Amino acid sequence: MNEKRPVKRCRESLVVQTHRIFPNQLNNHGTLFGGELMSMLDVAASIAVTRHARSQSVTASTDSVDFLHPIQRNDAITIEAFVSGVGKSSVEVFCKVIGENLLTGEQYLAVTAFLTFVAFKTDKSKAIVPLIEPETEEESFICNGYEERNKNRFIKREFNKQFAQKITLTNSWMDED
Ligand SMILES: CC(=O)SCCNC(=O)CCNC(=O)[C@H](O)C(C)(C)COP(=O)(O)OP(=O)(O)OC[C@H]1O[C@@H](n2cnc3c(N)ncnc32)[C@H](O)[C@@H]1OP(=O)(O)O
Repeated sequence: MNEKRPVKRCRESLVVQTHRIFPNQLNNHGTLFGGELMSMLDVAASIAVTRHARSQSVTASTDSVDFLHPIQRNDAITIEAFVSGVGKSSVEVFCKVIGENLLTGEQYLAVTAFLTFVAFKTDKSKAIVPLIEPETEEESFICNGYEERNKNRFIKREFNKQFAQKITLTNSWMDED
């Protein structure tokens, strides 16, 4: 028998995190290192998923990370992450990063990203997550693109499966006898 799935609003999963950028987080251009930001995004998105699904989850894919504007040393960044679409056990999270020059107050859109997680029950079987309901204009705009993004994810995943079949475990750095 099909159980009716609960519906949650985007804002119920919303995560807002503000960080100040320190010298040890910079790349050789003197701006925030992309890998640092990706780690922050994964953490913020994982909290959004857990708020939505109230279950364990793993990151299945980083679908897109678009670095739109470099983030300078001493600026602050605010990461906003919320669930932007769901399948059965999969949960897509949208992240936006707003940079802020703390001395002038100038703000800029630094990054947008989508990540997909898969939710699990405690017995390790896949969970069935609540549906998502947008409320604001921006949430609706983002959630309306879910079907298209999910279709593209499926195509990419099938391609990647074929690709992985051709990748060997041979290590060029291991000594041969
Ligand atoms: C928070 C962290 O740091 S976690 C650490 C990093 N992440 C990991 O180690 C995850 C390693 N990967 C895995 O465990 C597995 O490959 C999984 C869980 C991602 C997928 O497991 P599978 O058994 O292949 O998944 P299955 O085919 O049953 O699909 C389950 C769901 O996941 C989705 N899915 C599976 N792989 C992907 C992918 N690469 N990208 C996006 N969605 C995916 C499917 O579309 C499906 O969605 P649905 O339930 O909404 O229809």
